[in-house]
Amino acid sequence: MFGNAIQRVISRFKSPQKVVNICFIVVFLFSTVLTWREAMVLEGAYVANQRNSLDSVATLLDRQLQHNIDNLLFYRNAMQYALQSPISTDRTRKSLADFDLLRTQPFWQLRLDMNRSLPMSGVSDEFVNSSPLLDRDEKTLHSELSSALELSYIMRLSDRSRPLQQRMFYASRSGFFLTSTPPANDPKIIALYYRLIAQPYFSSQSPQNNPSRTLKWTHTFAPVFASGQILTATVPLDYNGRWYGVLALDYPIESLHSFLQQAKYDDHEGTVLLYDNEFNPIATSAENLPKHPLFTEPQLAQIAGVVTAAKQGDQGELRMDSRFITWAKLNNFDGLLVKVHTLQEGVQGEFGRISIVLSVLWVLFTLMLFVSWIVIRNLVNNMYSLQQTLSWRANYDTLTRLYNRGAFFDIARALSKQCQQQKVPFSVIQMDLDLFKSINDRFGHSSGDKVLAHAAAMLSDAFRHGDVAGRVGGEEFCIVLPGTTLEEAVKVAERIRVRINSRELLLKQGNTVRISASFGVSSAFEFNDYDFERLQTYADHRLYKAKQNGRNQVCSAD
Ligand SMILES: Nc1nc2c(ncn2[C@@H]2O[C@H](COP(=O)(O)OP(=O)(O)OP(=O)(O)O)[C@@H](O)[C@H]2O)c(=O)[nH]1
Repeated sequence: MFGNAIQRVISRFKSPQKVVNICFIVVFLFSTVLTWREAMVLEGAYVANQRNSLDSVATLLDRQLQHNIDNLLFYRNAMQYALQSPISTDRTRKSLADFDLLRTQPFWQLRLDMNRSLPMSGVSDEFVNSSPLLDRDEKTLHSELSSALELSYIMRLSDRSRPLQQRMFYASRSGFFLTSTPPANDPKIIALYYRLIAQPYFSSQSPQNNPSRTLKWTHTFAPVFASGQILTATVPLDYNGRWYGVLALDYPIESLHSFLQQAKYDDHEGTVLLYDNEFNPIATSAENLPKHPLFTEPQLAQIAGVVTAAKQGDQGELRMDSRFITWAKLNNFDGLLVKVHTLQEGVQGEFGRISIVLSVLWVLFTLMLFVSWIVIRNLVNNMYSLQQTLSWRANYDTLTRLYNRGAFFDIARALSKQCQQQKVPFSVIQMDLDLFKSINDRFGHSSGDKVLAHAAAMLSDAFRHGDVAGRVGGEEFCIVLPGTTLEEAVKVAERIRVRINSRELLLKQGNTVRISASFGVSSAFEFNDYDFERLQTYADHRLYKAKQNGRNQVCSAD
């Protein structure tokens, strides 16, 4: 039943080639859609992988920064607490007395405890008075100094072995500083203090420049480091409406480089870059920062367009020429982590290899499909033409290209029945070539065949559309003429006779022959009989008569 349904569908398509083409197109579309779907799944996995890989670096970096910032805020709280209720011990009182003696010196250093505290380094009153940003407020000076001395104990505990963080310091507007990397007690103190207060991070923490009193990041030039650059996180120290100074953490670019390189070691693909808030590259997981900018101005504008609207901690991705860019906004840094994955890296990576295998499989499958399509199409073409030939041969005579006896009789019977039902005339012409045997004898069988084909062609040209002719014997032909009376059929027979006899036919070796044929005509009306076989017999009798009467004539009466 199912087979029949398929057969019916197939039979709607006249040519089997079309069925083959449609089948192959469907298979090709299916394979392409499946491959495309696989590619989509793969792409989704790739994007998630890239995001995860950058996310893990961002999380690690954020966690590290968070720890350091927490420390910074802890130190600020400690200072504020100490300012609120300063400790007064013999040691602090002695240190403050020392300060009062030293404060006019160009540089000085105070130390509460040689073993347990960091030295406090400072400059002269004169230096402080020379800068409008600095101020030695006598009312708060001693409490600030004793708070800073207290901080010098705690700051000593700051763990410099932790990743990223290099130096922690407190730079006071009162002309002194405390740093986790203390200098010697020499004139360099003046230059060091000057550098601290001259940096943008110091002035940027003034109440005018930072009214919200939040943590700020600055990316500045620092000749003491190999890269010449330093990233600084700063918080202002305020108490009772007075701005005392700045607590800061330094991150040399080298430490950020090595942090990202460590991340690169964990994830071999792509390059991770840290950008500041103005899209200047700060550090990279590659050996060095790229000599030429990785992005053109329009590309940077495109990234900025996407990233500026994003919130802290957000991440996303975009495609840029042949590169896949993943970005993440850090929670604890006013900048951007960017991962650049080039096409070449992608191809060499795991996903690239799977994609290549998938593409190769698709190409191979398509090639095989194409080859099998050609083979099967040729096969079907051959079978189809063989089938056509066989079915033609089953019905036609190959020499004359007229219906053969079997097919002709079937058609003639059907036509006679049809005419009987419609009560229309029906005539039969029986035709036989004259003295055909002698042509065979004189010129050979092939010449005889040529004469037969020629006579059939003359015959076909002479009757109307609707009449049917067939070869019913060796050199015998029969024509049925539906809707034709005896008189009209005689005229048709006469026309054929004249045509056949009108021309000489060239046979082999330059011999020509003029052939003729005899005709017998019968009609259903005259016998009141539509039986084809009987009508053909009547026509055959008349043909015989025509032969007896001297051939090359039409006989339509007994
Ligand atoms: N070349 C060729 N000859 C054929 C074919 N079929 C029949 N013949 C020959 O046609 C000849 C028919 O000869 P006859 O029946 O004696 O009739 P005729 O020579 O045409 O003489 P009349 O019919 O009396 O005019 C025979 O010699 C057959 O061998 C054919 O397909 N090709």
